Amino acid sequence: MLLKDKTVIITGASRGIGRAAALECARQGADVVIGYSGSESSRSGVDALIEEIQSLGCGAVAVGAPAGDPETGDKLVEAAVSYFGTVDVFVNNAGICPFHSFLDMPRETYLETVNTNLNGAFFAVQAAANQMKRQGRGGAIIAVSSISALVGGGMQTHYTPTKAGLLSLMQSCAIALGPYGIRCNALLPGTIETDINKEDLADQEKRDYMASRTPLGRLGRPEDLAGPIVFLASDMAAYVTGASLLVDGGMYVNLQ
Ligand SMILES: NC(=O)C1=CN([C@@H]2O[C@H](COP(=O)(O)OP(=O)(O)OC[C@H]3O[C@@H](n4cnc5c(N)ncnc54)[C@H](OP(=O)(O)O)[C@@H]3O)[C@@H](O)[C@H]2O)C=CC1
Ligand SMILES: C[C@H](O)[C@@H]1OC(=O)[C@H](O)[C@@H]1O
Repeated sequence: MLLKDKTVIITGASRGIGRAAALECARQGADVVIGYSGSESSRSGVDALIEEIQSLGCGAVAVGAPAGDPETGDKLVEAAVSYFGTVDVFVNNAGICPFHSFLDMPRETYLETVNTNLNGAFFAVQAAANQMKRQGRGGAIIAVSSISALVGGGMQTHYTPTKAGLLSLMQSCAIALGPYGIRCNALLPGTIETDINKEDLADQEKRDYMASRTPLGRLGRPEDLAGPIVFLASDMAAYVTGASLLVDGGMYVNLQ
């Protein structure tokens, strides 16, 4: 039980990587605050996740609020403190990637992507860190960045800068928050099959190409990220801060 009696907040936990991480955190003994957009279509999945976490003997509560709203981090922290008493781990995972070409990128698409993926993350990390500082016993912050922080994507010119921004945010926060014992790390997934890329990977040729670039021979699954997130959240990583952990089946290093 690597996270026994800890409280973990995970944004974007209704589906995909966040959901798998929430379940693994509960298996490891944590109470979980589930962040999601608040959309009605996600609510039944959130309710099912709460039940699953409770059946593991842990607490779960959901907060539906837009990731890009600067107040959302405060709401997540308030829920954690009022239901479970503390915030020990904050995982910033919520994100969108509406694939689009660069030259005709609608301004709204760019602005919504940066607001959801990066601006909201800044304020949420700040809210979680202030709570951890008040508690006085450190904590762990993890930003779900991407392999796309390190390499480009022609249909992702609005998205990759947000992922590089999250990586940079964790590096700077590691310095700013180290004196309080708060560790800050970035997780860099490769291509993981979730709703975010369902349409993109529906193109069989693209899908085969992405899999063929991966030395481990397959695309990632949400569960592939859960263990690395728990590791970074846990005391097993007590001396790990300012780090970035690629979890991509080897895709990044595969030049030839
Ligand atoms: N899948 C991949 O290949 C990779 C993903 N990543 C990153 O991992 C993270 C999770 O992605 P993934 O699991 O694949 O995606 P999914 O689309 O499966 O899940 C996205 C999650 O983010 C939440 N979310 C989306 N928009 C908002 C919003 N405006 N406000 C609050 N919550 C929101 C969704 O909540 P709701 O259900 O309410 O919409 C959902 O819980 C993202 O940051 C993504 O960039 C990084 C590298 C690769
Ligand atoms: C959504 C994409 O398939 C996914 O997002 C990322 O961050 C990865 O780089 C993949 O391109």
